[in-house]
Amino acid sequence: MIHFEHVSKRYSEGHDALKDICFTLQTGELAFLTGHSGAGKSTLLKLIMLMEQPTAGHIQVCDQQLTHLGRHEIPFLRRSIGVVFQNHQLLFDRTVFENVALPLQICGYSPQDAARRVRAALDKVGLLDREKMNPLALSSGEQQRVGIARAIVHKPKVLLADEPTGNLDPLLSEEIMRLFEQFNRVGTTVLIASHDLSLIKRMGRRVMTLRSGRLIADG
Ligand SMILES: Nc1ncnc2c1ncn2[C@@H]1O[C@H](COP(=O)(O)OP(=O)(O)OP(=O)(O)O)[C@@H](O)[C@H]1O
Repeated sequence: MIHFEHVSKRYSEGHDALKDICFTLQTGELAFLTGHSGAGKSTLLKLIMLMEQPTAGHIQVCDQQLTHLGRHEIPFLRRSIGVVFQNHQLLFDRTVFENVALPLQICGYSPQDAARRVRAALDKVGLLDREKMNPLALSSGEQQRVGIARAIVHKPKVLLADEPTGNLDPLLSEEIMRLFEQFNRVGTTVLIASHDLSLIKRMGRRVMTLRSGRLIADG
């Protein structure tokens, strides 16, 4: 599903954020990416979602070589990926429903189809009764669940999360992780960047560790 072959990333300022990274994440796997601040976790996720380009090496996502993608193919690949951010990036001038519906509007779903999918996504994260509310009126754990509903509303094959529990207490963090497990159980491939080592340990899954841009452990 995700394959990195000798991938390096040097930012234009000359900083090597990733050095010679090799790994394969199989379809249906759930894995964690960890490492110190600045180790390269966000950069690795950005390469997968095509927000950055590698300086060297090859990346394959959903059977597509990213370096060979034509410009018109990029939106199609992005549709097979859902992304959850630490600060959820919700729009506070819209309701919960409208926030979750955004990716579907961009993809051109009909309003009826979109509404059905939004409610299914909100149901999965336990927020069906909050659809008319402004996200500002929700707790931070609930806001993160809205962010997750928005990330999975188009049923992506791959779900990426960048520090999804960074602002949450241990109990809420565990709840969010259980949600990721739930999506993984129905076949979604999940990669979560986190520096919460105790939480990662409790999950008992594959852990990839970055140090100064190098993958120093994987297992
Ligand atoms: N757009 C950019 N331009 C230049 N350097 C960058 C850019 N983005 C990240 N970097 C640098 O690349 C390195 C890796 O950063 P990255 O954000 O991937 O690390 P991280 O492990 O996600 O860190 P954190 O846990 O603090 O978010 C850092 O030294 C960072 O300063």
